[in-house]
Amino acid sequence: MVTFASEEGEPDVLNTVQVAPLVHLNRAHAVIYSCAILGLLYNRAHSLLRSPDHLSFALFLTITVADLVFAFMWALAQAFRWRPVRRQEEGWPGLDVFICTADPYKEPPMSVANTALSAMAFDYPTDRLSVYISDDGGSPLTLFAFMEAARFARYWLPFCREQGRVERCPEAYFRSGAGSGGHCEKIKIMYQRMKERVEKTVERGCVDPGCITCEEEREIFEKWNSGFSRQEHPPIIQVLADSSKDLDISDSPLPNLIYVSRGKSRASPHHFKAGALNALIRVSSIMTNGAVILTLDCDMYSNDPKAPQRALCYLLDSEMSYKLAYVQFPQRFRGINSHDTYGGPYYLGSACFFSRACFREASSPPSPAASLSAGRLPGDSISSETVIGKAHLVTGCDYERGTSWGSTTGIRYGSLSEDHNSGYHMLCRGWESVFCDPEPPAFLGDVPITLNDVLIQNKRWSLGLLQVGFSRYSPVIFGCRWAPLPMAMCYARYAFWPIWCIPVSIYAALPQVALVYQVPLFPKASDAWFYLYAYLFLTAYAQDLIDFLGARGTVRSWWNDQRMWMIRAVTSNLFGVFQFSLQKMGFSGSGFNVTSKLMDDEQVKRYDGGFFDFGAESPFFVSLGTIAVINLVSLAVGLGRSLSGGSLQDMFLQVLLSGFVVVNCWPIYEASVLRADKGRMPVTVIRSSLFLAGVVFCAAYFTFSTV
Ligand SMILES: O=c1ccn([C@@H]2O[C@H](COP(=O)(O)OP(=O)(O)O[C@H]3O[C@H](CO)[C@@H](O)[C@H](O)[C@H]3O)[C@@H](O)[C@H]2O)c(=O)[nH]1
Ligand SMILES: [Mn+2]
Repeated sequence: MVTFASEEGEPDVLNTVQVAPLVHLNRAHAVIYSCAILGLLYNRAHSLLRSPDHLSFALFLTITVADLVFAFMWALAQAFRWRPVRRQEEGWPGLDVFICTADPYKEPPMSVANTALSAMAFDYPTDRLSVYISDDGGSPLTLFAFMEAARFARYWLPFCREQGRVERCPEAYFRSGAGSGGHCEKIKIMYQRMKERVEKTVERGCVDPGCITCEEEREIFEKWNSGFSRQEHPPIIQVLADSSKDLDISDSPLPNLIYVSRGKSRASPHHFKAGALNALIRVSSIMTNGAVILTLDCDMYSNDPKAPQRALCYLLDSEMSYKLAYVQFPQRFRGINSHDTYGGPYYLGSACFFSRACFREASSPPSPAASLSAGRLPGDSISSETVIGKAHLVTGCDYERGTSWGSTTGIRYGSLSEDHNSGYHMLCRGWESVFCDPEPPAFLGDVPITLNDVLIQNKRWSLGLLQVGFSRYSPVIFGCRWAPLPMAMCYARYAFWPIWCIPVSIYAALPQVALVYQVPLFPKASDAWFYLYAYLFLTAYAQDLIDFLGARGTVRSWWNDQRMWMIRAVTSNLFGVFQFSLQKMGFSGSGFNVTSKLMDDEQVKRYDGGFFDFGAESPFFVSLGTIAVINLVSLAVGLGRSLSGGSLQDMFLQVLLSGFVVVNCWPIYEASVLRADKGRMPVTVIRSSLFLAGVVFCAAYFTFSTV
């Protein structure tokens, strides 16, 4: 039998056994009835013994035999009545889908609604499926988009079932040009009208009273009164579709759709996405308590309606389900340009199916479960006042104060890379996980398409990972002790990933500057040691290339990837390490900068053309520009001096290194000098880079001239 542990600590079985309600009456009746039978037999025996003649004895004997057989059969029948049960197969564990959004202007509500619609259209029994949306932006615009989505879902879900296509995200469906015919046209027009209404509303910045269809909706929007701000507001929870009563146009129940904007206050930390997920874990445990939880970022959508079934293949496997915390699908991205200019991210944190059990307090696979909170009572609907009341309670801004949420319960706090951190801690407690990578991809997401956005995202990861690496639970100490060693090493490699910046930054400037002053830092070309250096460099690069090609990459995308590795090292990683140090010294805080999901047409064109987008006055670019200038100058001056002074042999590796960096920096020179589009390097950035490079050469002059 397959079981899931539920909130009350009892297994939430996939089949239920119910003892018939009349069982006690049956049993009482059996006792009385058997007494009556005994009485009857006594009476018969009495009659037999006192029968006056043979005939009546024979008659009584016969009837007594009949009665005995009756009694015997009756007695046997009691086995059927003693504990009659009614069994029912649940078949499907409840699935609660969590979608996070945080800002209606960086994360367009229409695309968040698309994510939700694609999940509502999973091939999954709709009465076992619930979609929760966490709105950290606390925005009526997002709620409005979801009200529209709930209405559209009534048409969309039957349409998807009928068409049987894998694209269930309306935007992706219509973009792919799929479907034809009058019915399809009608749905498409309906979708476009909804999109227009939502986008107009976002543009206007407030919900037009004309778009509100009933008194109930008006009341909801009144919650956004003058005292309401994004940082300071009470929780808002709204059931937009209730599968126990809302039907689609083909009379099938809709999945539950629930909007949650947790309470916020400047006085209590809200822990960003990790806090949002924990609030959803609590609300859902009260409302639907699904044994399986899927977390999705708002910039991802389902590309395979059978993804939940794939996950269940693992989560329901009796061999592993008791120790399995989650099944992670890869984050695959649509719209990555053909050469993957920015080295598409590898990171997880979305598209992950969890077993609810792993979020329980200090949970580990063999430990008896402590309870999270009481679930909903059987007859209560999710929109009932008691349920909504409880849900408000657990999403209040102070609810977590003094509890274990974020430390031993739920998603872990303390790192901006909450996914890396939480997965790592589950592993240390003995949970296991599975990576599921079907083809075609089960989920598709968006990537940032400007270099600055990529680097901002990277810097956040750098900070978040260092917060894990240098915590008292560091994978190199705590992890090596509590997790399998190879796993601890993998997590450590990620946790310390930002310190690439140390060697790369040194190699990006020091040998070059030394070249200018003709100070050799490597063995000369005729030296035997030279071959050791060449071997180390070449094989490291070759291995990387082979790994890359093995993972479906091309030579060109590998080249871009190694370039991005250098770029990240001297920008986002470096700035991340710097900010982390300031933080440790108490000079700086950290926040979760939501990655922008807006796509300006021109930016898309530049990105698709494979051009770097430098169109922002970003400090990252100053750092890059400085390196680019240093290398170009060093190569020119250094090579000249080496040739004229006859020291090329001595300086060979340094010349080669500057040359290699210069080749990698080509897009930077191009963007600074040759380009005229909006993605060119801003003049202020060029000026600052030249100035900083000048400072470096001055410092070098004073250092090397004393050598
Ligand atoms: O205060 C916040 C901040 C963010 N989010 C949500 O978190 C998700 C991820 O944010 P995004 O800006 O898209 O970050 P990415 O850099 O794209 O996210 C990657 O990195 C994060 C960790 O840094 C992981 O959580 C993500 O799953 C992973 O895709 C989005 O749905 C946001 O709406 C919140 O709910 N509340
Ligand atoms: Mn994202």
